[in-house]
Amino acid sequence: MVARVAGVFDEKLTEAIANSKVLVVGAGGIGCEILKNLVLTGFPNIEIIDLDTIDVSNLNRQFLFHKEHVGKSKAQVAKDSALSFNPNVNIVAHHDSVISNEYGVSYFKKFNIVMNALDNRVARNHVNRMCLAADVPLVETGTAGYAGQVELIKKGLTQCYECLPKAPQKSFPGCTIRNTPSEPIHCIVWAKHLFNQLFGEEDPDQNVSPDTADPEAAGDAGASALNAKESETGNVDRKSTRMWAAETNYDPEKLFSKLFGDDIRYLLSMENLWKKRRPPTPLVWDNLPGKDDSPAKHSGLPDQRVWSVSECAQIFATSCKALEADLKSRPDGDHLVWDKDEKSAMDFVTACANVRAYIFNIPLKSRFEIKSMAGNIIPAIATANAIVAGLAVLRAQNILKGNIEDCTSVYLRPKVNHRGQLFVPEKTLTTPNPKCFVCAPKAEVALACNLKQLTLKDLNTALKEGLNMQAPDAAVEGKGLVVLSSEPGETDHNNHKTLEQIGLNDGCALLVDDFLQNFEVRVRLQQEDDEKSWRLVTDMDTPMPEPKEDKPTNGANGSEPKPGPSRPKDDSDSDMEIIEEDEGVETTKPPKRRRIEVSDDIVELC
Ligand SMILES: Nc1ncnc2c1ncn2[C@@H]1O[C@H](COP(=O)(O)OP(=O)(O)OP(=O)(O)O)[C@@H](O)[C@H]1O
Ligand SMILES: [Zn+2]
Repeated sequence: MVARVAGVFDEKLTEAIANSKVLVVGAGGIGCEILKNLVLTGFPNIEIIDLDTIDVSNLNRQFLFHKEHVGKSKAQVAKDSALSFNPNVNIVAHHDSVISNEYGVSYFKKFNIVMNALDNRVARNHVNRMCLAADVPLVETGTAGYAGQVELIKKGLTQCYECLPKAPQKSFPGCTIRNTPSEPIHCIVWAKHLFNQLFGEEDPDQNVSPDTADPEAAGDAGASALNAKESETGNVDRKSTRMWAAETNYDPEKLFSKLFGDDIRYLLSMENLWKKRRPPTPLVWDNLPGKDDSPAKHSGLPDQRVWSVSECAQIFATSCKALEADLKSRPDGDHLVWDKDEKSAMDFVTACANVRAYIFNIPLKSRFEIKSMAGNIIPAIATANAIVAGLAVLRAQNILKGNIEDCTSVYLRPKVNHRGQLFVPEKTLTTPNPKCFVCAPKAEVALACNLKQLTLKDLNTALKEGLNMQAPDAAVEGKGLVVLSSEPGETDHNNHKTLEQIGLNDGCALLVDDFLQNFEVRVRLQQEDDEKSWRLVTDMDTPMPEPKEDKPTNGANGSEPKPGPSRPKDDSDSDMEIIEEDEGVETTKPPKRRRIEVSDDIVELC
């Protein structure tokens, strides 16, 4: 079974593989495939790190895992399954976050190659920095549906993972979704969560009830306004939405009155929320706007007409009943899976999102518009993962053979391009961005802020959130004066002081380093009186000289061409870029807010 047999690889490669040590980060869709390929190719020394345990939803594409493994460590089970293909391999499994202190630069230096099979930017950024610091080649992989990409990152030779600014990820605070929506997408995300609470897989992270822990509402959350009547109909906190709905036999009127009446009144009772916002308007089933109107004339497709609130309520009722029937027709414990192409599921989300939008004075949207926003899910495709993993291991072999210059980025196209190619390799390696604040020899960024308002604590947040640092220390350049220390207690007493109060002024340069990442950057303070918070300014937004290809690259999903230096790109007509779907990572120092994934939307819980 193992390919390490005479004649398969040339002698040089066979020997290089025999002497290699490889680290695989992530044992998910791509990681499992990489591990399987490595052991079948005869790589003798492999370490694998994954922080997660196996979920039922992984089984359809992560073939090293089976039903009996659900709940167990991904890294450990991946190791055990891979050993069954080739027991002669030495695999070390770590059930841990790669961001943990355990894996410092000296750990990374042990390896000839690191292979990333991650699903979030925070971890990717971290491994990128560790590999730059350890000067180990990193094979970075990713897929988005049928598309995929394999990219080599090597200090001084290629672009690093952070050489180009990334499009901001969609991210909404959980309290915005539950308490204070202000955009249609907030209502759509809420409606999809509601679908799951009522008919789908219940997820505590997708609670749709008013969030009493919202820091903005602090003090008076749910104080006085709830009366006995509301408690009878199902207090938001005491019962799960599903349980309560089942008890009412999914009575549309009762559901509607709770979700769009009682819960909204409960929110109104959190008075702090509405001091600077227009308060929501609770709705009453018997008296809905648009009830007596005849449908407005509409010339487009039926799905492009925006329903009135009254129509939404009708559609809510019919879709609720259809979904209830569907749920009841299934074996006990089974649930529905939201699907934009399933009529009742899509109707339900459109109706709920629009009713909620009306309540919060947000523009209503057509079913067509909501479908495109709500259905923007990028599925994980097993074949795409397998192909990318195969390409990654081929790249690893090339690196071991000493042919690193040949390891150009390779793109897996969702369909063959006009040249008949499914795999499109770059012609040359993409050179580092000299202005990159991570890998440039003199990495520098400016921090635009109001020094009279930004506190030391805010500076710490800016460094962590803006520069993806884990444990920043900052000292004034030239003076060596430490203004921010990652050691607990050392500078905490200054946390509430403004930067001005601690003696920092416009133009002052801070040398900021993160011992966990072996990463240092010069941060120049830039006074801006009008800046309410902070903003990082890098030269990376400045376009670099024209890249070799004649066409600009579009962002993911055909958005506008992105500014910035030559992003690795293929030469086909339609462009693709890997989209990260999740930022749900554990770090050694857990962030204050937990982020959860909602299909392609990221929700940040307060
Ligand atoms: N900081 C980290 N340290 C170690 N492993 C990580 C870290 N962050 C993410 N991972 C792992 O990377 C893997 C990525 O795999 P994949 O993209 O297939 O995600 P998944 O969680 O298995 O599947 P899905 O997200 O589609 O349900 C996951 O197993 C995840 O646990
Ligand atoms: Zn870089």
